[in-house]
Amino acid sequence: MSINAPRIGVLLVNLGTPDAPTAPAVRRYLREFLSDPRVIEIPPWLWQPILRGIILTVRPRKSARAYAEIWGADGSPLAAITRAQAAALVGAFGPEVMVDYAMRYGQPAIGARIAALQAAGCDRILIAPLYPQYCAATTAAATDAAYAALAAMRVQPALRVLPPYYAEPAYIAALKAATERALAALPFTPDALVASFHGMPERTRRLGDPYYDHCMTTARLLSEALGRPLTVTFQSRFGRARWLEPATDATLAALPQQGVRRVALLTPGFAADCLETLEELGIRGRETFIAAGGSDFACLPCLNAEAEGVELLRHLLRRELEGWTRAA
Ligand SMILES: C=CC1=C(C)c2cc3[nH]c(cc4nc(cc5[nH]c(cc1n2)c(C)c5CCC(=O)O)C(CCC(=O)O)=C4C)c(C)c3C=C
Ligand SMILES: [Fe+2]
Ligand SMILES: [Fe+2]
Repeated sequence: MSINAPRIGVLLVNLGTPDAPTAPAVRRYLREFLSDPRVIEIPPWLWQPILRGIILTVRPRKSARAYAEIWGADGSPLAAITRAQAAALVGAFGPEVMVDYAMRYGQPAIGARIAALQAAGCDRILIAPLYPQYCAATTAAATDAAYAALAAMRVQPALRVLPPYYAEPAYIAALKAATERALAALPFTPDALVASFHGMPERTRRLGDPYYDHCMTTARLLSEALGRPLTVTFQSRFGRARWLEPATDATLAALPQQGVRRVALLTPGFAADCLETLEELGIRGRETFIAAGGSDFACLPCLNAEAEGVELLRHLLRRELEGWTRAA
């Protein structure tokens, strides 16, 4: 590759996270996140007064306490793991391909990283939303931001988007390998495996969002690969509307009465551990299960930047780059 040859950029994108586990930082993050009409499908004239009047006065303090419980030396786990995933892929696709990461809400912003890749000579950019299951609130929100950044440019890079990979054999194989390895290391044998996906308002399913079906397909394929049943649940209900069911917390509270005293939780919908897996499940979920009479609880790690997670991303991205890379 000559020094001035056009390059290709790969931009890993995840949801985003606050800059610090403090109420002001969480408020900034939640204001941006919960003002996105892809996330809250209520007309802004009705939603914004509720958001600014109630939610942003109450929730940041509570959420900041939750973030403080999982914050690491290198910051928010979601940011640290996404950064590590990008770092592990540097050089994986040849010298002409640059790898970077961005967050849909908070920093580093998608528009800023696209501009940086372009400034570094990338005339083609592969956007990779790290959501295995398509959801308008996550996948489309990420690509909206990329398209909005391009809409402000005179000279645009060519764009590709990594499709959802909920049924990809390589994804199922990575989940199977990571799950079996984690189960073998547990000090107990679980009576049941629960696969907890992030929840969504039930209404979005009726409106045609494929998210629920993608989650069920992933769970079915993973269950077949593992050769054992999986109980599918949905976590993180927000607000008063009906969300996808069954709810993870209600299921954890009910399982001990059904004779399940040892449980392992899987979180195949999250590419990286984050508040939802480490705090909501790993801390609160455990409390719920033990208080209901359970004896042993484990929340298995996400694919993260471990060997299976990085190899999966390498495989998925390499395939998308084919035809673009001159020397792949
Ligand atoms: C109506 C609100 C929300 C929808 C819809 C929603 C969908 C959704 N979210 C994820 C993944 C993540 N969500 C995370 C945190 C989080 N989610 C919501 C609300 C909705 N999510 C809130 C308010 C928060 C912030 C924390 C809190 O105050 O509870 C995270 C973790 C971020 C982190 O910093 O670690 C992830 C990841 C998916 C996949 C999804 C739809 C499928
Ligand atoms: Fe969420
Ligand atoms: Fe949550």
